[in-house]
Amino acid sequence: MRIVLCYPVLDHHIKQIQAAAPDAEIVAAEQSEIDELLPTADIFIGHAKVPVDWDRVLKAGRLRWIQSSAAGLDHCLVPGVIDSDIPVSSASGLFAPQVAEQTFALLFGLLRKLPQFFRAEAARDFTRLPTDDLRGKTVGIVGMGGNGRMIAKMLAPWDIRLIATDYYPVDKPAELDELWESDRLDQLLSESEIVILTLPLNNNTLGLFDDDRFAKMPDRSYLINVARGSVVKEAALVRALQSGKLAGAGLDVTEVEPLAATSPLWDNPNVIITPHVGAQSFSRVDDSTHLACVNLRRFLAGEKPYNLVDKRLGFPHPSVVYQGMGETTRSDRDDQ
Ligand SMILES: NC(=O)C1=CN([C@@H]2O[C@H](COP(=O)(O)OP(=O)(O)OC[C@H]3O[C@@H](n4cnc5c(N)ncnc54)[C@H](O)[C@@H]3O)[C@@H](O)[C@H]2O)C=CC1
Ligand SMILES: O=C(O)C(=O)CO
Repeated sequence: MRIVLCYPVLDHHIKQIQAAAPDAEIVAAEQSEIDELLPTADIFIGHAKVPVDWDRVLKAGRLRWIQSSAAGLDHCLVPGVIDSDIPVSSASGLFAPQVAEQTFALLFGLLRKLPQFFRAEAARDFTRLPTDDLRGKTVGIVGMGGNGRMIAKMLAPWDIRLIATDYYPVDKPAELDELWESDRLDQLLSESEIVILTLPLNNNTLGLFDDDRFAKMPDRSYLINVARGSVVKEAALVRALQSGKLAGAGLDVTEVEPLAATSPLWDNPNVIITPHVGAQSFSRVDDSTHLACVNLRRFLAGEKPYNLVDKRLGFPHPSVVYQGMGETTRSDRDDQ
């Protein structure tokens, strides 16, 4: 059995994967080698941003399982993979602590006018500006998977109304005032002064946030997108910012990455842009490898991997989401 890895693994990660699959040949591929190596793989463990010639992989007919080291699977769920019988499992929820921190950085940066103050600081300018705060607002989270739930947990101490939608609105977390089905998005938008996007990109969500949706939001509200850029129509977002419908936007993701130098978003003082770093942390590769090893052992034992996705939707049912990250310490994980 051949396992091809394509994410930034170090030697000790390869050793962990070898320990989980002692009889397998483990090949760590560079991105430039992936088109040659992936058609020879039985298992692929790899990252979202790796471009893959899926036609060639499917034609080779060897691949038996894909474990993504990313939570969002829009990169690999091309029609051929969806229609194949290759199971795909995701890293859903694995990066929730970091994505929640990124959300907070964007949100409070906007409310407390940090971009404006950074500009003033560079000019040695001590002028006060009016700032906004969270208290008393309604915050709407769109997507209550791992990321949405962690953000809700971190927002719990504030005196706010917290509402959310989800495709599977089950097990309402205690922090939420309301959890609605995803088809009540318009109601969430009309009631939320702050909207946080934590839903996957798929055929149902591509371009979901257009002019009509922004029009539903209260005037001078805020949008934070830590999901995928393409769930928002960027031209509509620019219009909503220019008209003052939105008081600000915090974007870790954009429709096209990197964001074009010509985008008007760069020059808007009410926009904070970060270059898709929400999941970044020193433990990211450890965490991805931990889940890959847990799932590898299950796969080899003939069990279904955790986070097995419904390929047409691109995310797992809540009942199969891996819950074990908090139960292991870093040193435990090194033994995996
Ligand atoms: N900025 C970054 O660096 C990162 C971005 N992401 C993006 O965030 C997304 C969410 O990540 P996780 O929470 O880890 O994934 P997850 O799979 O745990 O959660 C996704 C949730 O969205 C819900 N959902 C699906 N369609 C929906 C809709 N139309 N409306 C409302 N909810 C809907 C699902 O039921 C599920 O609960 C990923 O798909 C990925 O695209 C994930 C990790 C890092
Ligand atoms: O895990 C994901 O989906 C990410 O976007 C991280 O890069």
